[in-house]
Amino acid sequence: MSNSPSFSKISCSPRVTVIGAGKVGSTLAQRIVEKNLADVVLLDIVSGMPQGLALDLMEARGIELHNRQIIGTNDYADSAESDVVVITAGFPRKPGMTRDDLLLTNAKIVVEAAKKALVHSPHAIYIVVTNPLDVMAYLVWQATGLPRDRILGMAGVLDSSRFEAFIAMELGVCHQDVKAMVLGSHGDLMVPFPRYSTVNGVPITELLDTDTIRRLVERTRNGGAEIVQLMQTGGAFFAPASSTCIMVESILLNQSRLLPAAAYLEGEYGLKDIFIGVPCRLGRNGLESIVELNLTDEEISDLHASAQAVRKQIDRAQEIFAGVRR
Ligand SMILES: NC(=O)C1=CN([C@@H]2O[C@H](COP(=O)(O)OP(=O)(O)OC[C@H]3O[C@@H](n4cnc5c(N)ncnc54)[C@H](O)[C@@H]3O)[C@@H](O)[C@H]2O)C=CC1
Ligand SMILES: O=C([O-])CC(=O)C(=O)O
Repeated sequence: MSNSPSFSKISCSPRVTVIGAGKVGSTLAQRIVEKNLADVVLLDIVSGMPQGLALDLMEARGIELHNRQIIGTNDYADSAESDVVVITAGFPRKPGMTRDDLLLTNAKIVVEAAKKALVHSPHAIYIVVTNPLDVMAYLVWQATGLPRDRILGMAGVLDSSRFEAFIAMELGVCHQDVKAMVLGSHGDLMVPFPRYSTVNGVPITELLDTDTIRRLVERTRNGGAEIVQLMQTGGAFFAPASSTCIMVESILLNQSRLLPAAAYLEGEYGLKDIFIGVPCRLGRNGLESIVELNLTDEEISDLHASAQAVRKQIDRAQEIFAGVRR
């Protein structure tokens, strides 16, 4: 059932399917249409819910002044010929849980969603958002058999944006002047890079002392948990939706932006057969290239420690879901 059976690919308007119409998914749908980027298919397993959200968004079009269509549906056929498919379906964590605690519940949901979407959108770029992020992206890559340039995980943009927010708050500077970079896993061992984090080109290592930087790095690593703890039910969704939206935008508009995203590595940074956050250029074909930075021994060692934690969870998933083979 969908709220608009007449919605079809009659125009050359790009189409984005968002699977999971919960907090992140529905906010992302809103961001995409209000930025006038694409028509959106909002898909969820719960009957009536995505249809209601889509109707609500359609009723705001006259005020928000965009012409994008939004349909809500429970049927993957409605997602046909999407240019980008974003997977946000699955459970968020509760206070006291790690993201890895979601592995068992979310793996099946995400793999099934990716396989079903692929039937109808064989040429789409797939962006995974569901946690634990790096492992979910790997399972989607494994289960779909898609080449690595068509599968990305969203986390680095969010983690970097959090680091930027904390730096701007600490220094009392305009947040637009702050650019930061966080790579590695979307977990407790993510790797914020102070050396590559600047205020209008000035590295923060020249503006803040070591202890303060360490405190901001720690707050960034706990950024998701801090919000989960405050909200008690569910986690962050505004910044995650904005972060996903700029990845979608860079792809649809072929902007070739250099954004930190989880990508499948084939030897970059000395890592193989793993999804982890690295600087990626994103354009119309998805992952255009991975930029390899000249890291110090300490930075490389932090990145490898982060990768090792993801590897452990991938191995755990392989044992549990032995049937999910590429
Ligand atoms: N990568 C990142 O940086 C971030 C990841 N997340 C993750 O994104 C996921 C979604 O978070 P929220 O939107 O806050 O959760 P939510 O609970 O608000 O929404 C999840 C939605 O998925 C739907 N769903 C469940 N099974 C489904 C299936 N088989 N097919 C289609 N839809 C299905 C649910 O009905 C629900 O509407 C969580 O795993 C969360 O941890 C959230 C924020 C940031
Ligand atoms: O912390 C969570 O569970 C959700 C998430 O990944 C984030 O906000 O970074």
